[in-house]
Amino acid sequence: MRLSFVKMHGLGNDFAILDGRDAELPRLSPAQIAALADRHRGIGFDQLIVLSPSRTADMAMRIHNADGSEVEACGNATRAVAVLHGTAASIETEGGLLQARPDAAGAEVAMGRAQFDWQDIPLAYAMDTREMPLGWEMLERPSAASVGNPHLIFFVNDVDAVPLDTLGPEIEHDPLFPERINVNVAQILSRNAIKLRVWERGAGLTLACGTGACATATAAYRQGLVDGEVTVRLPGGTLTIRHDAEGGIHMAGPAQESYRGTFELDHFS
Ligand SMILES: N[C@H](CCC[C@H](N)C(=O)O)C(=O)O
Repeated sequence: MRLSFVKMHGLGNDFAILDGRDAELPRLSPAQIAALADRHRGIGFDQLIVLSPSRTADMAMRIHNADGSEVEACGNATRAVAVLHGTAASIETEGGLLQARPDAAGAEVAMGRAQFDWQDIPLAYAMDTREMPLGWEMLERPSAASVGNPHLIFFVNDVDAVPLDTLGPEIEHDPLFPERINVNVAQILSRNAIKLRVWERGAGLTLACGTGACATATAAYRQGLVDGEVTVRLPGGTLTIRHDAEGGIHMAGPAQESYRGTFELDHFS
């Protein structure tokens, strides 16, 4: 079966989007998704996004990491879908109902409120997620937050000095995290600016992570380290994260189409 896709990215965090809103798509297996994610033998992407009709929103969005795992949220992809859709849209995800709106620079997404309770991250046992009594070599005393998906946030003096390519997978797969976790290392530059690098669950080092930027900004705001609106500087570019009076998180930043293509599904197993 030949399928069409739209290749998009948000600050270099890249996606293949299958649009099943008008025509039902076959269900792809984790192995097929991982094969399609291969940057030499497949399309190559950090996440696969599958759109479908929704009874409760303008559309439903399912998110699959490059390793084939299905997850609850993807901030950069949500902006890309808003740009693709072309007008404001409500989007049903496993992580909750999102409101997205394209704008001149890309899109803005209302991500809802973060959750901080240990069971909502989730963690394997009870712990205060504000400053956790944990350490992995130079990384210690992280915060944890869920913005639909789980994030661990370390505040450090120099993000570029952290060997995230080795510590990231070690932390991601720690038994403390029953559903694994995204690993963020953040440097507070000022009350309105954060520098961030992310090891993504199921995808590895990415050029940007929208939910990581949201989780990091809200963890820093919760600790009084930054004001309610911050710019988050990722390797791929900058996002603006704003908290509203109810604690809702709003993320704004670019998203754009790279190209469109097709592939023969039977070639991927
Ligand atoms: N790796 C994430 C999903 C993609 C998140 C990221 N690409 C974003 O923009 O939020 C997870 O397993 O929860």
